[in-house]
Amino acid sequence: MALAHMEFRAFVQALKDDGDIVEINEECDPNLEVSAIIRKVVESDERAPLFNKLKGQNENGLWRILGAPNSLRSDPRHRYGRLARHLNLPPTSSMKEILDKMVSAKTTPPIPPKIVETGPCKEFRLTSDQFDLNQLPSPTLHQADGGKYVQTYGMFIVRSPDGKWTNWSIARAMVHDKNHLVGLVMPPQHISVIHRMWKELGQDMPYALAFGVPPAAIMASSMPLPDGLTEAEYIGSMVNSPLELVKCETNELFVPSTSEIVFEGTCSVTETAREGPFGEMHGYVFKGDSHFMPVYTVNMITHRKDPIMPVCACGRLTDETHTMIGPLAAAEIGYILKSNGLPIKEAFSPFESQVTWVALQVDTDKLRAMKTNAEAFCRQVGDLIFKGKPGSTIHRLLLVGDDIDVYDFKEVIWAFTTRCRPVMDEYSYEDVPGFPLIPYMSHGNGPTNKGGKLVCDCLLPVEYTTGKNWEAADFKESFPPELQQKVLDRWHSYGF
Ligand SMILES: Cc1cc2c3c(c1C)C(C)(C)C[C@H]1C[C@@H](c4ccccc4)[C@]4(C(=O)NC(=O)N=C4N2C[C@H](O)[C@H](O)[C@H](O)COP(=O)(O)O)N31
Ligand SMILES: [K+]
Repeated sequence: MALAHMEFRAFVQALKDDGDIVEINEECDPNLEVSAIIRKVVESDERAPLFNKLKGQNENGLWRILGAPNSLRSDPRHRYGRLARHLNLPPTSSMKEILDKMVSAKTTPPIPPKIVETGPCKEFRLTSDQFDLNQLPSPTLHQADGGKYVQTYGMFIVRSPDGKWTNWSIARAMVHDKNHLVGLVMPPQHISVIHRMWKELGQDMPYALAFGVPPAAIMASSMPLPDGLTEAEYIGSMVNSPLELVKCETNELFVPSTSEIVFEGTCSVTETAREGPFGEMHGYVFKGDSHFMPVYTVNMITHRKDPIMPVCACGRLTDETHTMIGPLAAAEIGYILKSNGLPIKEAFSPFESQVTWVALQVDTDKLRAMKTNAEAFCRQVGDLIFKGKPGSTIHRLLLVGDDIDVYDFKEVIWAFTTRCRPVMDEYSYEDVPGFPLIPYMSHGNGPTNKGGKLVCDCLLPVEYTTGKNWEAADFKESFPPELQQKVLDRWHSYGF
């Protein structure tokens, strides 16, 4: 068996070996029952549910469902264990170690994928007259959703018309009819950029949608890597071995050979249909809130025996849209700031901000050496991030000092509420792209996709000039180290 980060089925086995899976063998209904269970799981950081028996499964087991594939574990020592298993890291890894791994391939040469003749994803082939997406166990995830969101954790594979750029990404899609999907294709996402290239050519965009891909691949699919970068070779470099890809049956694209399920087809550049509403990553379903989006034709399904469909039942904390979208954008944002010479040490998107904030830990020694001021520094950071794609989902950038651990929200919110004077220490951005999925944008008072962003300066003025001139009134900073040690050593003999 391959390693967990390189083959989805090995990943599921690794979760089983970790005791991180609950196998449900009694028949469950993909219409809401499956999602209700997943929702309860992700709202309590429970073990991931593997639904082995679903209403609508066909004679070759198409398909089972793994819920909560990349959500949190309740044991704080393994909090990010499922994310770590996606990257062949120890389950005790910190979020910093996980995100550092995701940016590690920026400084190593790409490793192109290896093309193989065939693979497990080719065990069964269904032509369009042999399947009905409404009969198969396509899940309804929220009762107010506009359709069955069969695609929430699969990987779209699309390629520029000149063949130079193959983009891998996650984008949602729901069943439109027996052989069609309709999916969210929105700027500035790369799937939308490439879709527009085909639209300008007047040709429908070939696509593949691979479910149950190598976990390392789905992580990169959820990361806003630079325009023009082909995820397959970035991932190869990240895991230091070529990914194995096999050619689609009905188009020139390539999919990971061990994918559980593959949909192949073309995405129309002219035909649209109502898409949504959908219980989205910020935790809301707005009844009847649908928009016209491109129609995907599913020409063929290929799959493994008894294949597993990963499903993200997204919404309120904490699911894959929080453990992946925000943190991976933060990793890219941190990398951009550092590579532009700014004194940023760490970047993270707190779950408690519903991943709409990124907290940036500033190296204040280097900041002081810049002899800059708050306004200039905040504008430098905001201009670099809010005018670019990786920052598109983020509406607040918080600058915090060296003493704040950005991976700990208690630290971040303490700095924000005590060091950032509302309005005066906040620098607004109204003339930049906004994120239309956030409710105060889509259903708020202002323009839905422009503005509403802030850089919040949570550094006190002294941190720009002479440095921290306070002690935190807490155990760690307000007592001599030897006294702290004495108290810790005697804690139990005191009687605690
Ligand atoms: C992990 C994950 C990422 C998601 C999504 C989801 C999950 C689980 C679901 C559950 C399906 C919910 C919606 C949420 C929704 C969404 C839409 C826009 C921005 C953020 C989220 C969207 C989506 O539907 N459309 C879209 O364009 N991008 C999404 N991302 C973010 C992208 O995968 C991410 O941005 C990547 O970087 C894309 O690659 P690219 O940079 O273009 O090469 N989905
Ligand atoms: K991507």
